Amino acid sequence: MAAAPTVPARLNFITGNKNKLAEVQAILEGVIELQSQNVDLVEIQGTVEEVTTDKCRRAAEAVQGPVLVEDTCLCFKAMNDLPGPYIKWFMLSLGPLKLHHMLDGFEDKSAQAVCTFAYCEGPGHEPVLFQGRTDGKLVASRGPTVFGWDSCFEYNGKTYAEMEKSEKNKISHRGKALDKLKEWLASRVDA
Ligand SMILES: O=c1nc[nH]c2c1ncn2[C@H]1C[C@H](O)[C@@H](COP(=O)(O)OP(=O)(O)OP(=O)(O)O)O1
Ligand SMILES: [Mg+2]
Repeated sequence: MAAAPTVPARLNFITGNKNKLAEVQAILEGVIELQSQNVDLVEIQGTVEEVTTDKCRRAAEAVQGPVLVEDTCLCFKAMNDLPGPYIKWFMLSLGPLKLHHMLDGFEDKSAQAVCTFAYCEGPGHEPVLFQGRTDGKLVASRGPTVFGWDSCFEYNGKTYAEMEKSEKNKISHRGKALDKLKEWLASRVDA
């Protein structure tokens, strides 16, 4: 069996998204120290796992060291999980106020938010993935339009944007993925 990856005392989270970074910082507070770099990474087409694994390899190459990356998807059941990893481009062109029109022709408004983190100890090393999923539905924007599609994703009667940050982090795709990362980090201590 290959040796388990080593983890530095400070994780280098590579992202260009300040809102993501703020959530990850809040959730990992007291668990592990975080630093962050904004590196512009090419994102390939493929499954969520392929996109995230490739992003992680590119990030490790770019900084020549250990990295944490994350890729977020929004999947519509009526569209067989599209746009998935390509949600960013739909968000950029439609914006939060028009995003819900993507499902205008469909009865089924079910959506799933998927967050996949990947950790890699450096160039040439295999990334390890941690994924979290939250089921909800796509709705017309409600709440502040500060972070991506937060105001269009409803879970248990509230959009993410209508929740307190701490409330979102408890049930979110990102919170669940980071629960798995935390578990893995804790298991590494005794390894
Ligand atoms: O919790 C979230 N609540 C609402 N919107 C969100 C969330 N998390 C990501 N988003 C948005 C940002 C981007 O439009 C797309 C994911 O694309 P994604 O490539 O993962 O993010 P990004 O390019 O902004 O940052 P990064 O530099 O880490 O790749 O969904
Ligand atoms: Mg991106």
